[in-house]
Amino acid sequence: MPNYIDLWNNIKNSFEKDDSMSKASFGAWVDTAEPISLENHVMKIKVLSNLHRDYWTKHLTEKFVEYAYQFADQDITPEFVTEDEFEAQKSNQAQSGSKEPEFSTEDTQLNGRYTFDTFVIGSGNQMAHAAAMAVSDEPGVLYNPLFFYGGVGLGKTHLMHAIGHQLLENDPKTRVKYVTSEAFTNDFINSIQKNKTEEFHEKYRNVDLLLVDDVQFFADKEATQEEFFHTFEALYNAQKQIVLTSDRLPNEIPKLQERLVSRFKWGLSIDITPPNLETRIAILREKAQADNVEIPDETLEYIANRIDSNIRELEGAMARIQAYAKLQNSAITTDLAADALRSLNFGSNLSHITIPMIQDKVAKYFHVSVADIKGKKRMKSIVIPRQIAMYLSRELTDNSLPKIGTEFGGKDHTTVIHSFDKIKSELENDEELARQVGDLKSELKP
Ligand SMILES: Nc1ncnc2c1ncn2[C@@H]1O[C@H](COP(=O)(O)OP(=O)(O)OP(=O)(O)O)[C@@H](O)[C@H]1O
Repeated sequence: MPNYIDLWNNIKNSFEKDDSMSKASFGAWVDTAEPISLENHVMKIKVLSNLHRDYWTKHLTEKFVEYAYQFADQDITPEFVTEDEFEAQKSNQAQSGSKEPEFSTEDTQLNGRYTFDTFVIGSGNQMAHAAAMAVSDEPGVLYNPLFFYGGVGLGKTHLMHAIGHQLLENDPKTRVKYVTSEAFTNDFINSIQKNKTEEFHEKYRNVDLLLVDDVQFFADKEATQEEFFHTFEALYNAQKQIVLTSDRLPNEIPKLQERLVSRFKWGLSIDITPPNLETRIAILREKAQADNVEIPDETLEYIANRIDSNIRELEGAMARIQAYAKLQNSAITTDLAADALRSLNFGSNLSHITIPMIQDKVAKYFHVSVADIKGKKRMKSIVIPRQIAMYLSRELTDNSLPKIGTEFGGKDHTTVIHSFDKIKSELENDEELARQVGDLKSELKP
């Protein structure tokens, strides 16, 4: 999830630049609103009064969702709280001594929601879950490091946080640290700039459990890799548990030092694959219970059939349906769910795109044959379209890397990763390529 304050500022800017909104309107409705939190795809926003809430709901919500998607690349719905309600909630909390349960605790950075209790076990994740439980029982002994890999939104971060929570429950004195590889990198750079490398070492080496998310972002970052190597060694030698996640296996991360690759493989690497229908239904049921909303079984099944990609999308769909039901002030039924997903074109944007469709479009666009796209010819005029087609297949479909390889004439999945990485990095500098990929994307998802 993006930082909600940055996200809100971006959304606010978009409203300000929107020609259809007068300066006075902007000042009255948008500028007076304030973000409070972002959790579970819902941004809580404080507004001045009921009148403001009504105006937002009727006139600005649709745009909000659209702008939020542009910046966060995910579906986020607003929930409005008036100043009075907000103050009342605050004083209730103060009286009962309760805290918002969902916020990360400052030191560990763990998300309170990502526990074993809220994790639904099913196809695709049961091995990973079992390994996570085993590591929680005997940290630093059995599988060190534990390495989860797999596609986006499938529960890698959730599981690693669950290990953190479990260790803290077993012993509240356990020093747990969660960090994304990007945050680790930034922290390291800052520590050099501010001459505080000693402090940096302390922070990451004096822990019992280190959780590092998305280590594929260490790719190409030589100095950070060097630093992480020493962090890893210090923890490993002290038998402290390390858990890592990535979207691919260690040896598939480009330009990752060999000694890191080999260390990442010392313990256990487990992939998490997309959930089947039954698991998706179970996850939706669990979310409905957690949110305390009634949703009929047939509606849960409808949603699970509709959204068959990843769990983050499932959660997004659920959040939208709940927000839609609130706006309509009605119960959640299959019809309402269908409306909510249809009105926002949700879930239908990508799931209909298939690899053969992509191959066909790319072949036509570059005036080559589909057989060439799938074949082995090494001419530049064919290799580039082939790599673009693989890139789009990874980006626009939920097929696994091996499946994409198979659909491209039985290529190895490392070839797919290589093509994807190459096009992704060239897109940043090559305007012509960016235009071509943009054209193809808009043809594929009009
Ligand atoms: N098995 C599960 N049961 C319940 N919720 C789940 C499960 N798997 C994932 N989720 C939820 O789906 C959302 C996405 O999961 P998570 O962030 O852990 O994915 P990820 O694999 O780390 O993705 P990324 O690679 O994009 O970081 C989270 O809100 C998480 O709680």
